[in-house]
Parts: sequence; C-alpha cells; structure tokens
Amino acid sequence: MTVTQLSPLENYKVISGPIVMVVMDGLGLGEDGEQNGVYAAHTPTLDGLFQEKLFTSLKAHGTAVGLPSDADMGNSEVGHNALGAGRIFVQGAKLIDEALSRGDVFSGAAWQKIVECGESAGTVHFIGLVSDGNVHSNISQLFQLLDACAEAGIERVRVHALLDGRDVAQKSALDYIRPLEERLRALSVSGRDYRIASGGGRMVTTMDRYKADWSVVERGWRAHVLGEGRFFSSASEAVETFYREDSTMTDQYMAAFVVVEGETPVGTIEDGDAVVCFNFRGDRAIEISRAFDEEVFQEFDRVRRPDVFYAGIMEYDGDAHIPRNYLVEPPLIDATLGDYLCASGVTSYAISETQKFGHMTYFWNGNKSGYIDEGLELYEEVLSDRVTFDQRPWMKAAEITDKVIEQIEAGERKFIRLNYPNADMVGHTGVPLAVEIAVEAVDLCLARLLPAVEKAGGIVVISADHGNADCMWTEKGGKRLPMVAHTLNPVPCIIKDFSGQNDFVLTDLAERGLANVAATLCLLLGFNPPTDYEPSLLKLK
Ligand SMILES: O=C(O)[C@@H](CO)OP(=O)(O)O
Ligand SMILES: [Mn+2]
Ligand SMILES: [Mn+2]
Repeated sequence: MTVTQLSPLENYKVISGPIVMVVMDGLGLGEDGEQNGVYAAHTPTLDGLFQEKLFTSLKAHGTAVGLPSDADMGNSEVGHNALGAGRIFVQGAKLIDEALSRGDVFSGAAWQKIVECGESAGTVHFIGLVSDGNVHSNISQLFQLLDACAEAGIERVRVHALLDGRDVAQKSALDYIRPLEERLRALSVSGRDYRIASGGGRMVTTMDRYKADWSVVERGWRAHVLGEGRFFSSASEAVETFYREDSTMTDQYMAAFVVVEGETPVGTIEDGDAVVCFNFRGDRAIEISRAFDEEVFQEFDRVRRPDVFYAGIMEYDGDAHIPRNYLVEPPLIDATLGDYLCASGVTSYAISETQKFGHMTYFWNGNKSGYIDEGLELYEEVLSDRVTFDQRPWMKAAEITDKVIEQIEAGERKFIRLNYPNADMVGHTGVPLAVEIAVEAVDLCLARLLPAVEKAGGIVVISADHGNADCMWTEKGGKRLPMVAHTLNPVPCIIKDFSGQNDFVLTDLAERGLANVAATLCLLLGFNPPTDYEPSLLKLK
C-alpha cells in the first residue's frame, strides 16, 4: 500500500525542536520490591519522570501486541512492530499456530518440496529454538511439523536443537529436550528414523543477530551441517554433562554439541536434504538462513555448502526476501509511521547499538531492513561489545546519548528515535547488581538527554517495548529463582513537552498499549494520525 502525506493538525503551533522517542528496552513497571531492578536501582531522573503530568502505563504483552494470549510476554519484535506501525498485527506465534491447525502450512509449494526431498531419500532437518517461550519459536509447532513428516511418509528426520534459557527458566533445557527425544523415539517406527542430531545454547550457537558476531553462526553451521563440535550420544546427555561440569552453566551459553553413534555424527546436512528453520522471529534467523541460501558468502568459511532445499517457517526479511523459501506468509505490516513520515517530508534519525540496531530500523519499519527514503532518514549503529552484558551493564548508552545530543544540536532531524538496550540485555543475564547498574546507566543518560531536548525546545517520549529488568527473581520456599525472561508487566510512557507551545492532555482510553504510540507521535509532530491507527494517547486541549 502506498501511503499519502499526513494532513496538518488544526490549532497545532509549530515547534522549533525535535520529537525524540526513547525506547528503554526491557524496562517495565513491576511490583515494588528488591526483585524489581528498576525499583532497586538509584534512578533520580526516572523517578522524576514517573511524576510527570503526561505519565501513563502501556500494555506491552499478549493480545495488545498481537500474541496468542495474555499469558504471552512481550518481546522486542512485536513491541517495536506495534510502536512503529500504530496497529496491532496478528504476529508470527499466532499465525503459525493458525496455519498449522488449518493445514495451510502443508498445502503450499514449500512443504511439497520438503516432502519430495524426503521421498527421494533425503533427510529433512529442523533447526530452531526448542522451548515454549513463543518469542522466537514454539516447540509445540515443531511437534506438529514432526508429526506431519511422519504422516507424509518421510523416513529420516533430524532436529538441530538450540537451547533457550532466556525466554524460559535458565536451566530448563531438559524440560524440552527430554519430551522431544521421547516424541522422536515414538515416531521412529515403521521404518522411520527421527533423532536430534546437534544443538547448542542460543547465545553461542546459530542465533546471532544484526551481524553482532558471525562466529556464533559459524559454530552452528559446523555443528548442524558439518557435524563438528563436542560429541555426545544424545542431546540430553550433552545438557546433563554441561550442568555437571559447571554448576553455573545456563542453557543459553551451552557449547555446540553433535550427537554421534560411535564416532560418526548421526545427522550432518547433505546434498539432496531439506532444511526448515522453525523459528518464526526473524532477527536471529536471518544469518543462518543467509548461510544456506547465498551462493557467494563472505561471512565465514562454510567449508562445504550442501545443495539443499532451505525454508524458513516464515519470511524473515520482507525487503531483502530472506529466506528465499518459506512456509507461512508473515504478517503484512504496511503503512508504518516511517512510511507516512517519509511521505510527509519529515527528516528522521534512528540509532541504537548493534544488539538493538535492527529493532529501531528493521522491526520499527515492519520487518523491512532498508531505508524507506535515504534522503530523509539517517540510521546509525554504535558497535556493541562482544561480551555477556553483566560484564558491561552500561553497554553503549553513553555513546548513543552523545550521538543523539549531537543530532539534536545540529537541528536537522525532526524525529529522532533511539533504543537503550541495557535493561533488557542485562536483564537476560540474571545478575542483579549488573541489572541495577544497567538501569542506572539509562537513568544517567536520560539526565543528559533531557536538557538537550529542553534547550532545543523539543518534546521527548520515553517508553519501553516490554518488561525484563522489573523482575530479576521470583521466590519459592525462601529460595530465589533467577528470572531472566521478559515480564508481563506494563511499561511506562512519559511525554515531556519542553516547547510549551501546545497544551496536550491525555485522552480517555479504556486500555492503553504500545500501538497507541505511533498516532501520539503523529500528533506531537503536528499531523493528524492515519485513521486506521490505534488512537493517540494525547489530544490538544
Ligand atoms: O534476545 C532476544 O532475542 C529476545 C529474547 O528472546 O529479547 P528481545 O525481544 O528483547 O530482543
Ligand atoms: Mn526488547
Ligand atoms: Mn529481551
């Protein structure tokens, strides 16, 4: 859909400064208490902001962001999609559930190709995250695909199982691996041979994003395709061994492993095979997809590139069309705020560090990777450290702030958006002191950013995409259980108008969610929001 120019808002007095949108990734509003890293941290600036007249909270999980139910935590993809497109789209998690239950997955050309590979003696491989986190994947969907393989008469199936421990409990891998092994065993009758062939922790194997560290993907390639990695007789034996050898080891960081019989890997990927990536979320599935799909590839030495039919369960990048084949159409996230602002001639600037760079560009723009209008937009990436972020909880927040202040002072960009990854990336490590420092780093940066917006006579909107740091542990029987996943909590939203030109008040809405932000930004920029957008949080008095 081509979008039209936005119409000017009546009675709006044009302001000199920019509109600055801050996403504090993973910073939600949880219950007061020491388990809440936002509460526990020293945050004079945020505390002040929470008292602002235009402060509200936004629903950032479940149905408010297009997930199957309100038991689903929010995540960066669905959160930034809603922020950047102003509407609630049925997201991958639900689309795949529906496509599986209706059978659409199996009626398309991609599934036919997979079945053909199986029929001509090829092995069908599944690569993906084995958990029920519903952020990148859902193991229940894998089970349905495996059953369908059996029904279609496919004799040989191999699963390359990435361990989660980030969207689910830190050490829960066996809760997924054991039932998976059980299911594969049960399907291995009537001449069928279904097994786990390789795997590894998601943060060190296969699931890199935004080109942060290609060695992660290379490690996965070596384990899944070439059968190189530490040898075990089964996936559960690998996990049990890693736990035994290092009591501090958690699933997301487990080394790549290969399942062998004797010294022979049971499931390398060979010419004539089919490979399905069953992660529905794109950011961490794009790189491995490129490694399979691309003829010429410079990112690492693939050693051998098997001639396979590769399909994603979904298309991961609607701009670059990655991967070439997929099983389910992704949500059509069109007519984004970026599209409208470009059509209306508004200059903009988007920035984060590597870990969240694509969140403010690719997710924000509806899972499209390129510029909408290079003449009007500038995207900047600050390179992230390559560490587990409990070691550097300040991350690149200061550098991001420097660059944003530079842009504000230069005065050439009307709409500025940035993401501070700290509360989320450090929240996922489960190290309380580091989480508090992460939140404090964000607070410190806001204390520098606000005066710059004030000086320029602009407006700042400060919110988040979902919770994380707001719950660092839960308690059971007097014991603390680390909580590294996102939360179901709402997120703050503060609008601070330093221009004083217009009198904005909060609108009465039955429920406020992330999807209401885009229309709010239109208003602050002096435009009537598109009529099909969720309503603005504000109106002119
Ligand atoms: O790290 C990630 O991939 C997810 C959690 O699975 O976090 P976020 O949605 O905040 O990017
Ligand atoms: Mn996030
Ligand atoms: Mn996260």
